[in-house]
Amino acid sequence: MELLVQNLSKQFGDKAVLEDINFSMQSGEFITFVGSSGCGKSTLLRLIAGLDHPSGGRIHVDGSPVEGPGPDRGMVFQKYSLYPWLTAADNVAFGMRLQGMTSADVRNRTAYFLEVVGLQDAATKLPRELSGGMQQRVAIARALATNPSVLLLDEPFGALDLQIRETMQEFLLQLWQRTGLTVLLITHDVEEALVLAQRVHVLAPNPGRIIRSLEVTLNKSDLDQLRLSAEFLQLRRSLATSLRQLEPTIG
Ligand SMILES: Nc1ncnc2c1ncn2[C@@H]1O[C@H](COP(=O)(O)OP(=O)(O)OP(=O)(O)O)[C@@H](O)[C@H]1O
Repeated sequence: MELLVQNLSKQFGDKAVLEDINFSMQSGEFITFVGSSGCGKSTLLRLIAGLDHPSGGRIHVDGSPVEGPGPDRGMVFQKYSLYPWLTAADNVAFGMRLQGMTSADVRNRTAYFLEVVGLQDAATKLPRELSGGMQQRVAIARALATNPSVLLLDEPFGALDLQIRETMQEFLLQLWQRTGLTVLLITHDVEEALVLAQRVHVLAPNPGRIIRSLEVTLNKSDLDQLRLSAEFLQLRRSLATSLRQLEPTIG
C-alpha cells in the first residue's frame, strides 16, 4: 500500500484551510500529524477518507485517485463513532455487512476483532454500557474488520481522561506492533504524537501546512520509561516550541 498526497490544498469559500500538503506513507508505517485546534487536521483526514474533495492537488492510494470513501481506508473519529442502538458486535459487523460478506464470515471476523481489541466479553453490550475507552476500542475493531489498507484516526482518544488516554495509546501501539497495521493519526497532543509515531508532521495554521517533519527512533518497549527519558523530553519540548511559535502573540 502507498498513500501519496501531493500539493494538496483546500479552500472553504475564500479561506485557505490547507496549502501545499505533501507526504507519502507505505504499508506498516505509523505517522501522526500534530497541530493546534483549527489548523486543518480533520479537514486533511476527511480529504484522505474521501468524505470531502480537495480544491487542488492529488491523493492517491496505490496509484488510484481517491474519489470518495472506500473500504481501503478505515476511519475512527473522536467520539460518537458507534451506532448507539447497536450492540458492540453489531457495530463491528456493520461495515462488513455493507460490504456483502457472508454471515459466517461476519460472525467469525466480529468475534476475532472483538478479541483483538480485548472486548470479547462485551459483544452484547450497547455503547452506553461501555466506558469511553472501550467504545473507542469497538470503533477500532469495526474499522479493522473491513480489512482497510490504512487506518485513519481523528483524535481517537481526545475525549478520554489522561490516564485512559495513556492506556489507549499503549493499546494502539501494541496493536500496531502485533498486526503490522498502517496508521495515520491526527492529534493536538505533542506527547501522543511522539509516543505513537515513527514520523511526525507538524501542521501550522492559516493556512494549514507542514512546517516540520521528523523521524522518531525512540525505544518504545516501555512507555512509562520513555515518557521520562531525556531524549523524549527534549523532543517533546522542541515540538511544543515549534507549535508555540505559531500562536498569535497577544498585546
Ligand atoms: N465545512 C466547512 N466549511 C467551512 N469551514 C470549515 C469547514 N470545515 C472546517 N472548516 C474550517 O477549517 C478550519 C480547519 O478546521 P479543522 O476541523 O480541519 O481543524 P482541526 O485542526 O481539525 O481543528 P480541531 O482540532 O479543533 O478539530 C477551521 O477554521 C474551520 O472553521
